[in-house]
Amino acid sequence: MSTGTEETAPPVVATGRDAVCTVRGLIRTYPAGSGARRTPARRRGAEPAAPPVRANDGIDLDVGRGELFGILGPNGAGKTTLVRQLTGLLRPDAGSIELLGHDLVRHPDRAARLVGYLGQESTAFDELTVALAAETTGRLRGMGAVAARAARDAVLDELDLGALAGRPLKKLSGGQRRLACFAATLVGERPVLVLDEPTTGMDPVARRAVWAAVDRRRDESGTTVVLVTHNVIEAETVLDRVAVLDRGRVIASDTPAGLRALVAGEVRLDLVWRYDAPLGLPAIAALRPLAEISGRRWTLRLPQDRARAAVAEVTGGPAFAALDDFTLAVPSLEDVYLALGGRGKGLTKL
Ligand SMILES: Nc1ncnc2c1ncn2[C@@H]1O[C@H](COP(=O)(O)OP(=O)(O)OP(=O)(O)O)[C@@H](O)[C@H]1O
Repeated sequence: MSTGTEETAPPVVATGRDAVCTVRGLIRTYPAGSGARRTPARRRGAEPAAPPVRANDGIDLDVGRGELFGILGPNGAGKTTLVRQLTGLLRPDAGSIELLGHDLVRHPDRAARLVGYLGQESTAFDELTVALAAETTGRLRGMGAVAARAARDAVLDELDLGALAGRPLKKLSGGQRRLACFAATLVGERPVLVLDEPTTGMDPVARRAVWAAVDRRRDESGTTVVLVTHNVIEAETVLDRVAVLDRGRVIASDTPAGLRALVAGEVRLDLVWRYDAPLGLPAIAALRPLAEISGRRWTLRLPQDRARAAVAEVTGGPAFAALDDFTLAVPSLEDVYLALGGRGKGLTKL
């Protein structure tokens, strides 16, 4: 696909090693009273202003060339704040960001030429049709009209969006709109893609199309991908490495397998009771202090031997009649997050 980006992208400066993105000591605080939900009443001082929020609190990251690098963390961990700085849309208070050899703190404008960014909310193109959104992105990225139309056709074809090409984005379902915005992000190929929860709301077919398109660009162009996600299963399947964020800090960074090895000796046992747990049974009462309780669900993270014994206790005796469901699973990145002391309720999006 001819994109014409070669004419518009700033030169890729050699970094001396295979790093595409190096972040050091990144700090970003939202000032007191800032945020979208600042009501007129609050502005008049009728309500106390919200305190300042340190959304990124000294973040270090190294993303290698061609990596699919994940940023995983619970709601409010600071993921979107981080990627908005990586894409030049938000200025850090302190710290450095080097992207393909460019200092993005001094030159945030350069990010637009290096990064294809799919944000969480993409409403800018809502009035446009799917085809026009893709073509307009190409034009905004400096492509000529012919090249932009060719790139549009190629990407709509690749993502099987031909049937929706003439529909305005605002009239599509959430998953369809997300796929259309992803398609537009790919036009005018950038060496780095930053995707903030790209597959939210998509059905499995669309999800597969997204990951196939990402893989193709990594294979053919060595594209580097930074992915923000809540989806632990997706993260474990697609990511090369992952940084786990909690309250604005990176609490771990490794391959998914390397992180899971931190809790390799454990298994997770989920018990769902029909009604109340049968606490009159001593074996069940003994498990209670070890369980994280959410309604009728008990989640236990136990050494393998202890988990085996617990399964025998709940399935072999009178407790079984009180049980609605149970599962035994190897640890996931969710368990790693909790074992590392993550203070959110977990990684699952609320
Ligand atoms: N514009 C803003 N003004 C004030 N506070 C903000 C603003 N944007 C984000 N925050 C706060 O900064 C913190 C980090 O928010 P951020 O959106 O970066 O988290 P996140 O990890 O992307 O969350 P989610 O997974 O829910 O999207 C949160 O406490 C949030 O409430």
